[in-house]
Amino acid sequence: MNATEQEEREYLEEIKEKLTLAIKRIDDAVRQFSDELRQKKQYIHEHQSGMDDADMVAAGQSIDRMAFTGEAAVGRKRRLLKLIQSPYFGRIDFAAPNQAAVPVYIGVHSFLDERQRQNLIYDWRAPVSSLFYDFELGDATYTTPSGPIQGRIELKRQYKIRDGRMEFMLDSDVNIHDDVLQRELAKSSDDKMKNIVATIQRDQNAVIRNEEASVMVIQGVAGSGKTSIALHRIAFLLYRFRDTIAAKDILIISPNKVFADYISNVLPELGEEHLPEMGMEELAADLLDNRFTFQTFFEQVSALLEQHDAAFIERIRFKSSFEFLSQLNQYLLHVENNYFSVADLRVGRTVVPGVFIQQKFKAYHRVPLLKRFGQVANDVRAYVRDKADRKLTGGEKAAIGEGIPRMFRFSNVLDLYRDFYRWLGRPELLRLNHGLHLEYADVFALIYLRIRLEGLTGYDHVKHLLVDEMQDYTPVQYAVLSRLFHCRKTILGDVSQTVNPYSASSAETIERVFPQAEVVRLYRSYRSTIEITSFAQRITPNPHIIPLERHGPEPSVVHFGSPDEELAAIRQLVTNFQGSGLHSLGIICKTLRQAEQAHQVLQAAGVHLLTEDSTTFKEGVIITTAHLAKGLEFDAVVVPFASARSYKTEVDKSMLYVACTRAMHQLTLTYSGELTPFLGFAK
Ligand SMILES: Nc1ncnc2c1ncn2[C@@H]1O[C@H](COP(=O)(O)OP(=O)(O)OP(=O)(O)O)[C@@H](O)[C@H]1O
Repeated sequence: MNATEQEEREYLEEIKEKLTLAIKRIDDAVRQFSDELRQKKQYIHEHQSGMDDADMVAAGQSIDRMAFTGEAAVGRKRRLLKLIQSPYFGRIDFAAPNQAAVPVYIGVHSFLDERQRQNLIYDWRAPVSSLFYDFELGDATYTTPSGPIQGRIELKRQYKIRDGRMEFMLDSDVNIHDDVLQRELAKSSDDKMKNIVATIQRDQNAVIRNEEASVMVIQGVAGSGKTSIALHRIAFLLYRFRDTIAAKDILIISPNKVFADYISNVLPELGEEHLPEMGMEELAADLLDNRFTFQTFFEQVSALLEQHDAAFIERIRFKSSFEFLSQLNQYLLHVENNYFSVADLRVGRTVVPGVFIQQKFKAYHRVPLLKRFGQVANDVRAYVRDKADRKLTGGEKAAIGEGIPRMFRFSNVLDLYRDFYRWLGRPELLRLNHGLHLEYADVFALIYLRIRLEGLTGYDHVKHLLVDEMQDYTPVQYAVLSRLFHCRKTILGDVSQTVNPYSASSAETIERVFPQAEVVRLYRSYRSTIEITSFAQRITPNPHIIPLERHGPEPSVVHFGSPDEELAAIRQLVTNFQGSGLHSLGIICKTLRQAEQAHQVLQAAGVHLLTEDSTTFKEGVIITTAHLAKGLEFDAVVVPFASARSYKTEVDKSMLYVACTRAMHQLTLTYSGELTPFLGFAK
């Protein structure tokens, strides 16, 4: 051990002692709080009869304040306990002009030595910490709320400290990040997504710390860290704007519950609370007041995978286009101009001219159309009152209230939606199964009409919206999100990873709905070995992708005489996996039916079937579909039934790409019969 390392080890011990002391102080303070709280409650109990309302309110407030302070102390303790395990991961010695360099240690949380009023560890989100991510040795600058600070980085060091022990430290001459990053990426997967604060890369940091963008769209190749970055961005914004945004003000729109569970640890690891989360279907049910039943996105994709129905595909394709959204908008204009057929209205002896009613109807153009009738009716009542110079009877008032909406051609949004297709001359594009069961492609179109015709609110409390898997949502869905959420947004995804190529959105599509969006493209891929990334390129090539220089075994494609033989071999793979030291094995099928079939054969302890109804991500062996595996990752992946029979359409191809890109270290494809053509192997 050299002298520098010795010094660092001693410093680590010193910091741990200070942390221990700080924890002890919090414990003492919390104990004191709870004693005082108990005494206060006791006092109130004993003196209740002599206290007036004001005393009671004051006493209640003081108890709340004490409880709040106590809770804050407990939170602080939790953070310090985490720090004691791993106090910091980086250090930079930064010298402002004409000043000596001072060391800045960077960790997951900050740690202030309260006695000396000195910051011993800086939170990774602090302005000065950006130096660590953005610069190597030499001239460097960072921005504070009061302006930029320039200087020089004279030393940059990285540490791996686990369970309070230093595993290694590395000095940076050039680009140290790669070395530590390599070690991080070579590790086995965790059962939950982990934080990446120690190895955030420069381009990622720029996204995380972007404070200006009102809509940030992140298009990144598979494994480029989109989801990780988006979550770190939220953590950053919660820190930067802590006076105005709290975790409860954020909403994540996530593709399914398993994914939500998988990512649920990142924010708590970073010292923030869980974020509220919701699926698109939940949002839809809420916006439709649970009045309709509808096909889910998963069911839509399953139907596409099970059979090729050209009319179904045509409906989806059309309803996923921009053309559709603009036709809906044109239809709304048509409704506005043509469907309110006024006539003179007789009330008693007074005749209200149709022109007056029409004029009022137009005057309220800012009010959603179906909400205007009440206001027009009020104006009509006032008109009659003035003309007749008398009060209106209850019956007359009611007659006006009923008469105005009757002048409008339809009374509900579903009828208008039906009429839209007639207006378009394409009534065959609407298929309402069993009365009111909507196809998924109609759900958000109906909601869009509802918002435009009735107005909808209810999500004004959300101050930041995070949308993952953006490629799976259509222009109409974005139009709904745009009208519903007026807050800042982070939208991320990868158009190559769509599970439904007929309804995929690219970053460019989203930009058309949000012209103010800042679009970032990420091409470096971190998840998989070079071998796996190159293999996946056979399915969906992307010339821009930059795989990280990390090697592993070549993916294997293995032929078997029959599906039974194939499954027997996979059973062997599962057995081998269980003794391999790897944490997770994903057996990723095209359809749920295939996954269930594989599960039948492979059932054993530690083998889990993941379906649309699953809510938690589990470590071990997971059998699932590509659709549900989206966003997840596994140490090793097996893709069974990779035959030409199974993978033949565009949708199948998307599934195959998603499945293969879930693998971090090992990938195996098995098949019987003929191999799928999507791998580009010559016959
Ligand atoms: N800077 C980094 N340091 C360490 N690990 C990283 C970094 N960036 C990404 N990773 C790792 O790469 C893997 C992929 O990250 P993530 O799931 O966020 O990517 P993604 O772009 O959302 O992937 P996909 O779209 O394929 O689901 C994760 O294991 C993540 O921890």
